[in-house]
Amino acid sequence: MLKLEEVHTYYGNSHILQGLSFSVSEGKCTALLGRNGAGKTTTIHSIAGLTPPRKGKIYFEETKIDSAPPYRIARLGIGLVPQGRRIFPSLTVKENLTMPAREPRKQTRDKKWTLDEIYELFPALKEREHNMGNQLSGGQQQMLAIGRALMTNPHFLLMDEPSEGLAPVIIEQVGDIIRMLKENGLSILLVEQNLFLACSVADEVLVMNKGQIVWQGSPQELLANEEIQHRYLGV
Ligand SMILES: Nc1ncnc2c1ncn2[C@@H]1O[C@H](COP(=O)(O)OP(=O)(O)OP(=O)(O)O)[C@@H](O)[C@H]1O
Repeated sequence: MLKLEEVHTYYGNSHILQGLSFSVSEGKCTALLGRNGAGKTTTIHSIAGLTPPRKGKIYFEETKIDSAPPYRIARLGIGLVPQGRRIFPSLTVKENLTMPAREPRKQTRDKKWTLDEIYELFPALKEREHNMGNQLSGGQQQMLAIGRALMTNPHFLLMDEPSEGLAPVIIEQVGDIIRMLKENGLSILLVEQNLFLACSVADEVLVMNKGQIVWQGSPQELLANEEIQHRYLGV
């Protein structure tokens, strides 16, 4: 469904993604793990068109997207839950949700998300619908960031460290949401620092180091492999 072939991405002269190749299957959650600075966010940004690759190819379904602008990539059905939530602080909760709203693609069997359904999924957002984005707790902001991405009715979701800075009980809720989205048929690429969250939701795990995939396997294989955990994840 999503395929990266020998992707090279730079910031100025810094060569960050160094021939990155992997693919994500339809209806699966694939977790991308690695230490700080391994290039995980750069991978997400390369796919979303925010930091386009200088070399290599990215395909979403049949479409080549490596030189497409971000708005077109979003319209193809790729949603983004960015690192650090990036909630609009001076818009209300409701405005944060309705501003990016978009109908699903034509001829899709995907679930259609509406404002009411987002409120049903996250009752705390309904209670605070007239509050400003910056009046929410970290957990509520994360729910808002997920809800905002769902309002674009994506076919594929990029999630960048959704557990960052959250309390364990909220991280468990994030895990439940990811599992529910997967059951609804959404395909997900999940960047995480939290090995246990990633392994509890993913079908497949990719480990990244210095801009390349250095290990690939099932969550069970990774949890049993202390050497890989130690070498690339600092566990
Ligand atoms: N805008 C930028 N300009 C220059 N270098 C950058 C920029 N953003 C990231 N980098 C560098 O690119 C490398 C990869 O960063 P990236 O954010 O993709 O890593 P990451 O694996 O997501 O780590 P983290 O968990 O810390 O976000 C790092 O060395 C970082 O310092």
